[in-house]
Amino acid sequence: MKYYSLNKQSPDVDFKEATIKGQAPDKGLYFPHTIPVHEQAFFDNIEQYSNEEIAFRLIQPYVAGTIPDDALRNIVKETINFSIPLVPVNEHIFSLELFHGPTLAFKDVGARFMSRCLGYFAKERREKVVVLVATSGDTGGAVAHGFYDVPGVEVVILYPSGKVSSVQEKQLTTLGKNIHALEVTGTFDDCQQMVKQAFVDEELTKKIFLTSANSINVARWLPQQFYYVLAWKQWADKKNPPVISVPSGNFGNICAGLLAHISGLPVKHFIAACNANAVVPSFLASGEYQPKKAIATISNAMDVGNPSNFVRILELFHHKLGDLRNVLTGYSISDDETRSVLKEVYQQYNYLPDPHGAVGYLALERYLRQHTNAKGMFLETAHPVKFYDVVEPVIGETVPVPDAIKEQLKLAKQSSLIAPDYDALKATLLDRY
Ligand SMILES: N[C@@H](CCOP(=O)(O)O)C(=O)O
Repeated sequence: MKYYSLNKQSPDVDFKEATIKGQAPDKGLYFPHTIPVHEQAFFDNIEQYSNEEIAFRLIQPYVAGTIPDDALRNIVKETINFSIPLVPVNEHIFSLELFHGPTLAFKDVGARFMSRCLGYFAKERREKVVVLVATSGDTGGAVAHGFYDVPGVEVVILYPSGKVSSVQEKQLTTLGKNIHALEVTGTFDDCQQMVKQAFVDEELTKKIFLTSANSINVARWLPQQFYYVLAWKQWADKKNPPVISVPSGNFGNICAGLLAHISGLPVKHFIAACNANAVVPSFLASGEYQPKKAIATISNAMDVGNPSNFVRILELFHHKLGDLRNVLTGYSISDDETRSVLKEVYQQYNYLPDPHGAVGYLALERYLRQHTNAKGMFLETAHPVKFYDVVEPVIGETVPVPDAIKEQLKLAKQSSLIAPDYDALKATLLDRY
C-alpha cells in the first residue's frame, strides 16, 4: 500500500515511512492510494471471526510489506486486549463503550497500535524519536500511557491550559520518565498548529527526529476502524444496519468509520455529533468550510475549531458534497442540552453517559425522530469519571473512580507553561533534545 500527501507536493511513501514521518513534508496528511473492499461474506458472517482476526483483516492491507503478518497479529492482539461492548440504552439506542482501555477513552486503540508499530520500526533505527502530540484532553493521556517507558522514544504533549478536565490533566502530566507535558496558554488549535509547524521546520527536523501521535498519523487513524466492525459483530438486527452517531472534534474517529463503510461495513447513516464547535455541521448545511477559533465547552475533547481530518473526509468522497450528505448528517448540541440529556438518560434508562456520549446520544435521537424505522448507536468515547466535575453536579451523585486510575489521580502534575507561539515550542525542543 502506498500513501500520497493530500497536498500532492510530496513523494508517495509506504506505511512505515508514513508512520515515522507523521505528516508529509508539504504539510499534507497521508492518504491511502486504494481503499480495500472486503468480501460481502466477511461482513455477513462476522460473528464467526475473533476480534483479533477482524482487526488483523482490516489493517493488514494498509500495513502489508512493512510489518510481517505474525508481528502484526501480535500488535493487533495487544492493541485490543480489553472489551468493547455494545450496550442497550433503550429500545432504539445502543452505546458502543470505548472506555474499557487503560486511559478510559477510545484513543487507547489508536495510541496502543501506533506505539507498537513505531516500537517495531524504531528497532531498526539508532536515533531517538520525539513524538509530538496536541491534545484537547483524551489523546494526551492515551499517548502518554501507550508510549510510557518505550526505549528510544520521547513524548512531548501540548495541551491547552485550563481547558482539559482535571482527570485528563493528571493522565497526561503525571507519568514522568519519557513523557513531558507543555501547558499552552491558548486553545487546542494553537497546540495543533504549533505541532504541525514543527514537522516542516527544516532546522528543527535536521536536529531532532520528530513524528506525530495525533490522528494525522495514519498509524493512529487507521486502527480506529476496528471498533466499528466489532460493533457490527454485536449488532443483532443485521437486516437493519445501524445509524452511527460519533462525537466529533478532530474528525479522525468518524473518518475511520466512513473508511470502514467504504470498505464494505453496513451502516445506514453516520452522524457527526458536535458541541458548539460546529464547523463541519455548518459546512454540511451551507457548503462553506469556515474554520473558527475553538469555543470552550463541557465536552472539551471536541473543542476543535479546524478539524485536521476534514480534508480526509472530503477525499473519501472525492470532494462531492452531495455524496457526502447522503451518508453524513451533522448536529450541534449546546452545553445546556448536553447537561439535560445526560440527566434524562441517567434517570430514565439508568445509563450514565459522559458529556461527549451525551452529545452523541442527543444527535442520534434527533435523527431517529425523523427516521422512525431506524435504530442506532452512539460512540461512548470516554468514561464519565473523566468529567466527574461536570457529571456529578448534573446527576447529584458521585461517580465511582475505577481502580485503573485511582493511584494516578494522587500524583502531582508536572508540566511547563508555554505561550501559544511556535518559537517558544522550538526553543523548548532544541533546549531539551
Ligand atoms: N479530541 C482529541 C483532539 C486530538 O485528536 P486526534 O484524534 O487527532 O489526536 C483529544 O482528545 O486530544
